[in-house]
Amino acid sequence: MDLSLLTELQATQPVVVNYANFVTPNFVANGLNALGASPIMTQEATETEDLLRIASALVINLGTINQQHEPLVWALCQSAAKANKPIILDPVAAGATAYRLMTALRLLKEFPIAIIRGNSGEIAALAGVDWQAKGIDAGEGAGDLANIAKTCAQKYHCTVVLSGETDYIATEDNVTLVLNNTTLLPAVVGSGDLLSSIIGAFSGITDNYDEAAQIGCGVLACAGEITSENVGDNATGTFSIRLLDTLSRLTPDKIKKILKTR
Ligand SMILES: Nc1ncnc2c1ncn2[C@@H]1O[C@H](COP(=O)(O)OP(=O)(O)OP(=O)(O)O)[C@@H](O)[C@H]1O
Ligand SMILES: Cc1ncsc1CCO
Ligand SMILES: [Mg+2]
Repeated sequence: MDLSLLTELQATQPVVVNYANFVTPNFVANGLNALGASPIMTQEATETEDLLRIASALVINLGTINQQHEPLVWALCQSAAKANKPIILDPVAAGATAYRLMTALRLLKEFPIAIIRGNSGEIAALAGVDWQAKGIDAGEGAGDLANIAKTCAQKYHCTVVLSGETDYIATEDNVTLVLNNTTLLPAVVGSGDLLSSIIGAFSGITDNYDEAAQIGCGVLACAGEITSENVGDNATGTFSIRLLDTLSRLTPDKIKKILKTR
């Protein structure tokens, strides 16, 4: 994992354009800001060219997409493709409804998506693997998670992050594992949304999307571990605020001390 990317991100403060869901935009914007990136959320289709000119990356989160917003999302992706900026797709609950799955599949077909980031239920749905998804949560299923992530990467020719207790970062021929974790992370609604946007921020400063996805997972998992040591059991609310403090004080050295990868 290339930890120098964190120093570079803090120095360059890449602009990350987010089509966010309406549940967690504040948490995502504060998380990106604490890390050192420069977030901007949008819902206006006529400004996408202007935004993608100054942006380093685009993150599309399908958490609360609807048909009325489709022209906006399509305009954002067109502008990103035209400006040669990476697009990160978070297919929230793609395993739960036909509309979400179809929307994710259409975007993957029409645009050069650089990285997909989802939980096991979402990535299994895109990979075409049988899985019992449960709303926005991962749900349950059999199957080797590394294989599911790799199958998805091969199917859509992009980098895939399957997050969970272990994060799997897959390219078409390689899978890296980030083993750091804390159960407080999945207890906070929006930690997955933040992970997708953090990965987006790193993809804006390197063309190596595998590396961008790896450091994105390493950053959030390690920041989660560091934060959890300073809060009590089940202190989900305190944790979500303190996580911002940790992100704003994070250094490559702090990550290096605790990072576990395979
Ligand atoms: N069981 C777990 N134990 C430890 N960490 C986990 C666990 N599940 C997820 N995580 C971590 O939580 C973060 C969010 O991942 P998760 O897979 O929960 O995303 P998500 O389901 O899309 O979340 P959300 O939709 O609530 O934003 C990641 O950093 C991941 O590593
Ligand atoms: C709870 C919820 N519903 C749609 S998006 C979202 C936030 C997690 O992605
Ligand atoms: Mg999610």
